[in-house]
Amino acid sequence: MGVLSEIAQAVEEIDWMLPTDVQAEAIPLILGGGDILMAAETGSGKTGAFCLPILQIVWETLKDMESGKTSNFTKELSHSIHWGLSLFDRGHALAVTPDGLRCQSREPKEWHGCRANKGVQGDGKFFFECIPTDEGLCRVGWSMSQASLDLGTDRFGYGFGGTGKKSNAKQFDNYGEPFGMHCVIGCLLDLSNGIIKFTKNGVDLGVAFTLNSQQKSQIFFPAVVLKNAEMSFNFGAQPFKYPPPNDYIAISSAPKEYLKINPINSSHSQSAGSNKPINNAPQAIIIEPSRELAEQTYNQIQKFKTHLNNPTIRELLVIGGVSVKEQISMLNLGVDIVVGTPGRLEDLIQGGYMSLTHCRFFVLDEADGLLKQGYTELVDRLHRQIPKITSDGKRLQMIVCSATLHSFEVKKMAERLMHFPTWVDLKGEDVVPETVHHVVVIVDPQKDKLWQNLRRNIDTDGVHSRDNIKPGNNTAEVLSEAVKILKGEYCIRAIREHKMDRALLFCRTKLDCDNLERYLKQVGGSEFSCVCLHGDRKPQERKANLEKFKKREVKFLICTDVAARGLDITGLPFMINITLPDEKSNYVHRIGRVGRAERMGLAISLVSSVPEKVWYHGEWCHSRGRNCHNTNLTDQGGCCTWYNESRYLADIEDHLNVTIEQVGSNIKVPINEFDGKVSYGEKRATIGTNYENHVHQMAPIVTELTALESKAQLIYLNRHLIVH
Ligand SMILES: Nc1ncnc2c1ncn2[C@@H]1O[C@H](COP(=O)(O)OP(=O)(O)OP(=O)(O)O)[C@@H](O)[C@H]1O
Repeated sequence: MGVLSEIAQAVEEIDWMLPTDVQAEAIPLILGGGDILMAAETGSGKTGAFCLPILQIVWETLKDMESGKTSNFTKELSHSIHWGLSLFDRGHALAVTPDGLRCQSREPKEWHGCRANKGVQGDGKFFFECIPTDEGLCRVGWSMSQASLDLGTDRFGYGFGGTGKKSNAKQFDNYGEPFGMHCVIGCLLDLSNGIIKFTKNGVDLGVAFTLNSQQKSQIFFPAVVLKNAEMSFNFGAQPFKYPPPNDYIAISSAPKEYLKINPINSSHSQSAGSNKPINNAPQAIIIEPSRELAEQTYNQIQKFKTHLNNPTIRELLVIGGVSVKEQISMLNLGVDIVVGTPGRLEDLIQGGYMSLTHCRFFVLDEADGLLKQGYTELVDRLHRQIPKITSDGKRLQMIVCSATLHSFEVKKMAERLMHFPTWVDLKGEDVVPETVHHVVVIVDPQKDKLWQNLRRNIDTDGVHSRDNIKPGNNTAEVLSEAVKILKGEYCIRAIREHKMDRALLFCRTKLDCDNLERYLKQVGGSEFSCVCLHGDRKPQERKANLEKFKKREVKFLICTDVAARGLDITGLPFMINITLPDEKSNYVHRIGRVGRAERMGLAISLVSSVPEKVWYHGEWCHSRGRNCHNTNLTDQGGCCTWYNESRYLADIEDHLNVTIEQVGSNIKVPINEFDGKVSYGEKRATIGTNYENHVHQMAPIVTELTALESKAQLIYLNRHLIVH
């Protein structure tokens, strides 16, 4: 795993002998300080891939703090010894070298700018030099603290661009001449006379801007803005290539009385410079889309840190539905890693109970799910509040992962918030793991008339309570109701056919879950022992039900999409989609609850051949579904819609680029390389045989290699002997 031996020991104790592919790729990248987009199939060990390196770095940082070690960066900041570009007052896609003398932005479409860590105010004539060290677009000059970082686009900034234009307040006028890579640009500020001008390779380009007395009295900072370019600076620490006219001095020699520290620099450096832990300021924030998942990640962290002592890492679970008071008092006692759901996390941050000053890891697990749940703005808001450079001079690292990361929203977010992120993406598209055998059963009420003469059937959701749905009327409503009844029967048939004694059953709505729970209990008692997990159940019940299922006290867990993502139930062999999700990525997540950690799993989806009318309570529904009986369609202001599962199936197949195998209504899964050769819930037993084949295949190649090797050695020896 490439991690500290204390962490490796804990990993070994839970029987992880080798890193999974995604862990092997991601752990070194995270340890190396990169922003990571981690796309890997369900059950491939993504949680460990980010928790292990984060634990290591958090622990090492705590250790450094404890031993009083401060980095050069911190010392530099607190003493503010030299002039440089500010590491804080800069655009998020602009990188600055630790010495502050070179910057780079590789963003091809946007401008990203930066100001120096110090400025001047008052009187005097000041000079600095800069050189574009790359192709690309750039503008340099002077800006006041109110100016936007996009130099020259408001009235507080004065720039000179490579295209030979000067700019202020968005007005771009011809000035001097164009410049490019290797040209030496001098930036001159004459506060005595209110003049800004520039030189190119020592040639004075004339007055660019004149300042009125009010402008003259402001603080001016050296500033730059780049688009896919790089630039180096000399504020006077080195001899200038083209020394300025006599009366100008290097800005780094500005007399103390005229010198001003960039406020953005210093406000951060006060907290950063001290580099002391603050109790309620964690180093890592991990956001999860559901309480269950947050708890699961939290539990993993606890296991991984078993042997990490002196200092101990303090982790905290911050989820809704439990006492906030306790969370606040834990925060006050001190936390290093926080795992939580978005709502409660934001409450604590905006309420001032959790500080972001020391956060150096911002992790979005199941990122596409978070964004689809509408948390884009929340994520942006939190990201804005986290300092981009930490107390010990390390950049904020953002880690984003999911089995379905290939979505437009995620890519947009990555462009907006992440800093040259590396994709750890083993397949390049959303895929279903080879360990998941997924099949579809078409539920066709026109062919299968079983629904017409059942003695007992599942309670349906009541969307047709006001329709005439007597069998015999071959209307869409009758068929829709028939589908609901048939699905109850097919679910039981699937369970019996595959002798399922452990399975997740996914329904579309909370009501469908409750109805199925009641029906299974009616039909089977202990044969179909089951519990529910959905948003209407109390937090304690949700937790207890999941525990019961994990401990095998009940056979079936009936759930909505709250349980679609991330839940890791060791060796779960089966899952059934009573209804397909309308969101194609959720299909991948739901079926990914089986076939995890190399064990095999069977996923059966019941898909209606006809449209089914279902509840759809949007924001227009005052009670959001509670006691709502408005069976009108949504376009008539109601809360029902026609659900077209065949279309969703086509969408899923299209997205995954596969045709999902269909099985008959008897739900017998034909024997193929999956069935018959594997036991669902167990690891594939055929690995040994493959290995034998592998040896057999490799043998001639190895023989050839051996011959070549000995030939090469002989050639070497011959030459050696000839030379001597
Ligand atoms: N290196 C390893 N060796 C053995 N087992 C592992 C290893 N890494 C992870 N696992 C196990 O694999 C299972 C799946 O891991 P995890 O929950 O992190 O998957 P995931 O990639 O996050 O899946 P999902 O996309 O569904 O959230 C867990 O039970 C975990 O304990």
